Parts: sequence; C-alpha cells; structure tokens
Amino acid sequence: MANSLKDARALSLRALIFWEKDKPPLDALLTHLLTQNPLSDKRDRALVGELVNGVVRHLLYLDFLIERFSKVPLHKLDPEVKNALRLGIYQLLFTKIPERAVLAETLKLLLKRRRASWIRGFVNAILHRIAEKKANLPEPPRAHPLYYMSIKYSFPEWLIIKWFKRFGLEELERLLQASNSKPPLVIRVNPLRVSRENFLKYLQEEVLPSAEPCKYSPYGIVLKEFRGEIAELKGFELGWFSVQDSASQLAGFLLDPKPGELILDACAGVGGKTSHIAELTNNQAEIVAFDLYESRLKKLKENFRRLGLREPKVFKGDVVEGLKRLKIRSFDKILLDAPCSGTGIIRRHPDIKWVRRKKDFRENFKKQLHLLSGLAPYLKKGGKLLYATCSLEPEENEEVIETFLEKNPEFSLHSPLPILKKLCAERGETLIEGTFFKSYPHRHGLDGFFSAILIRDA
Ligand SMILES: C[S@@+](CC[C@H](N)C(=O)[O-])C[C@H]1O[C@@H](n2cnc3c(N)ncnc32)[C@H](O)[C@@H]1O
Repeated sequence: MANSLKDARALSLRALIFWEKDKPPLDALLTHLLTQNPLSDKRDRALVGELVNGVVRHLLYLDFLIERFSKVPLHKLDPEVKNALRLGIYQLLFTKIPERAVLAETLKLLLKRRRASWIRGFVNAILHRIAEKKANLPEPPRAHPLYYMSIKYSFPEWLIIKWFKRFGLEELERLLQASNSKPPLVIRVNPLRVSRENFLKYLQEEVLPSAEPCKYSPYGIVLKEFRGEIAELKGFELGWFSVQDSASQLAGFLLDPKPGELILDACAGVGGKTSHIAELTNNQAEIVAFDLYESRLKKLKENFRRLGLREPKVFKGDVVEGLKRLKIRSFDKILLDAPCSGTGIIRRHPDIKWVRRKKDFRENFKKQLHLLSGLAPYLKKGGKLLYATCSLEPEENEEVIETFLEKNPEFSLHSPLPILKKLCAERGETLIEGTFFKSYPHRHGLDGFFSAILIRDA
C-alpha cells in the first residue's frame, strides 16, 4: 500500500475517498496525506492539490456526467471506482493533460488497486466516450435555471436558491463562476524587511514576469501564474513576505494600528492579521492574541519568528472567558476576525460548499454576536473595534453588527471609506456598501470579505 501511494493519482484517489466519507477540512487532509506519503517531485505534489480540489470543486457536474454515461447508477458504484471516474473526467475536461495519458494513468491506477479487468474496462469505456463527446456533452436542463446552475457549477441547491434571492440570475451565475475560478496567489510584503518596489522588481526579473502590484493593498503583490511552492520562493525564509489575499490585507489597514497601542487580536488563528498589525506598527504595539487551538498559535509564533517580529502575548482558549482572567480592562484596538461559514473563500476552499448547512448561518450569528458582545467591554473609550469575516452572508455580517448596535448604543459605526481612499483611491468606493466594507470574488476579483468599524463613544 505504501508504495502504491507514491504516485500523485493514487494519493488523490485516497484523499477523495477519505474526504467523501468524513468530510474533514480538505486542506488539512491533503497536508496530512502528503506528509505521510511524501512525493519527491514537486510537480506531483502540485498535481495532487490540483486534482483533489478540482474534483471537489466540480463534484456535482462530474457525477451528473457519470450518471449519464454509466450503466450502473452512481450510488451503486463503490467509492474507489466512483472517485477514479471523477478523477479521470476532471482531467479530461478541466486540465491540459492529454487524453491518452488520462486513460492510461486511470487504468494503471485501477490495476495497482487490483481491480478486476471488467471494472477497468467499464471505467475505460466511460472515459473514452466522454473524451469522444467532449465538445458536445449532455447539459442539465436550462429550462430550470437554478437546477441547471446547481449542476453546471456544482453548488448545493439550497445555497443557489439563497444567493438567487439576493443577487438575481445574472449576478448569481457570475458569482458561481468566480467562486469556481482558481484564485491568484497574493503575498503581503513585510515592509520591515524589504520594500514592495524592490521585491516586485526582483520577482518580475528573476521569477515571474507577470507578478504585479496589488491594486488594493499597498504591500500586496499578485502572483497570478505562480505554480511552485511558496516556501521555496526567495525571501520566504528571510521573512520578506506572508501569503494573504488582498481583501484580507485591507483588514489590517482598516484597524489602523499605531505604535505603542495595546491591541487585541481576539481570533488570531495562525496570525495572518496579527503579523500585519505588528508590521504596521513597526513592531512597536503591545499585541495580545487568542485562539482556541494550540496548533494555530504554534504556527503564529513560527510566523512571527520567520518575519522577525516580536512575539505577541499569546493565549489558548475562548477569548471571552480568557479575558475575564487577564485583568486588562482597556485595549486601544480590537480585531475580531470572527469564525464564519467562509462562503467568500469557496474559490480557495471548494469543500466549504459541501460541508455547510442552511442552519449554520443562524448558528454562526449567535456565536459571532456572543464574541462581539463579550469583547466590547474591553475596548477603551474612543477605541476602535474591527469586526471582520470571510462570509458573504448578511446573517454573519450586517445583522450581527445591527443587532450589536441596538444593544450597545455607546458604540457607533464608521465608514471605512476614508482609509480605503488613501489606500486605493476611487477603487476604494467600490468596496463600500452603506457603512460596511464588502468585497466579492465576481465584482472585485477578491475573496469575499466583510468588515465593520465600530468606535466606542462612551
Ligand atoms: C477566521 S479565523 C482567523 C484567521 C486569522 N485572523 C488570520 O488572519 O490568519 C477564526 C479563528 O477564530 C478562532 N476561534 C473561534 N472561536 C474562538 C473563541 N471563542 N475564542 C478564540 N478564538 C476563537 C478559530 O480557531 C479560528 O482560528
């Protein structure tokens, strides 16, 4: 078995079977499998990510085609055969891998798995027919546009209906397309180590001519066609940059941290935004960071070391409970990058669309409001609290803020526009809805992100 997994397709098949059974977070599953079964060639490692994410991204459409081309109904296929078919069809329709290689590699995979010759013949025949009809494949009925889009773009119908009510048909389709696109890799330059100008020049001349400055964040660089491993890029170990989407970079600027301030990062995770706060304050803020998970805080500390930043005070556990024991009564600034459904980052994590349920948004609302209300007393008068999510859902965004403000009249909502205008001129206006920051994959080419600036007036 160990040997058979030293192959990108075998490992991809294993990953898909595991994922379909228990639905663990796909990123973590891939990291685990690639650590347990290291592939020596980095192209193979990249192929596993491409194939597994691709199949999960296009799951319903691939299954629709299997149903149309297979004599055996989908639910009667065993997981190995079903996922080998999904992998094969994905490669035929969504990659540049030559058809002959797809057919040969799929057969090799099934042979290695000791599948009977009739099964190999069955899979081969389906892939062969799909390849033949590639330009003229069956389509879901267009007469039922929501059903059509659910299959064509592989999104659960309940989410399609929810988004349709909000965006209408034409915009819904653009949102689905954008959420299925492969997002660019964006990095945030660490200005304490290198200037964006110099690093960009180096990247354009030596690594990736298409590298370009981010249009939104003054420290962002967009690496559209970068296919390598980020840790191998010059400057990573030297702490010259972090990986962070442009929209998420803007959150750090909206908090507007200053040297000497006492700042709480309530849900710090691996420290993507915590390290940005440290960089923006020239490493001179007192930062307190909480997260529920030791593993994330360990990574946060590693990131701070790599970036050459002074470690923040780090606490594991629920932030609302933890603060009661800390005896710090008043922070100058608080960042609440709240846990959420992540519907704004489906293009990065396609498994999100299959693990979320309709009721999650209401449940998240309660958790988010609890966190926000629990943190409010710890902000000093005149202090700023930035509430952020990577969700597109009003329940997790505007509704949390509106409910919070009804119960906490000592807080007021402030527009992010003045800060955005300084960062990206008139482009900033496109990111404003009412008094909120909102970015969308289909409107801005950014991750879907929400922020609200709350100031404590009394
Ligand atoms: C959106 S992620 C944060 C990402 C992080 N700010 C970054 O930029 O890398 C939300 C984080 O909140 C943490 N979390 C959830 N509930 C929490 C709680 N009650 N107290 C502290 N952290 C919590 C989760 O473990 C998760 O890492």
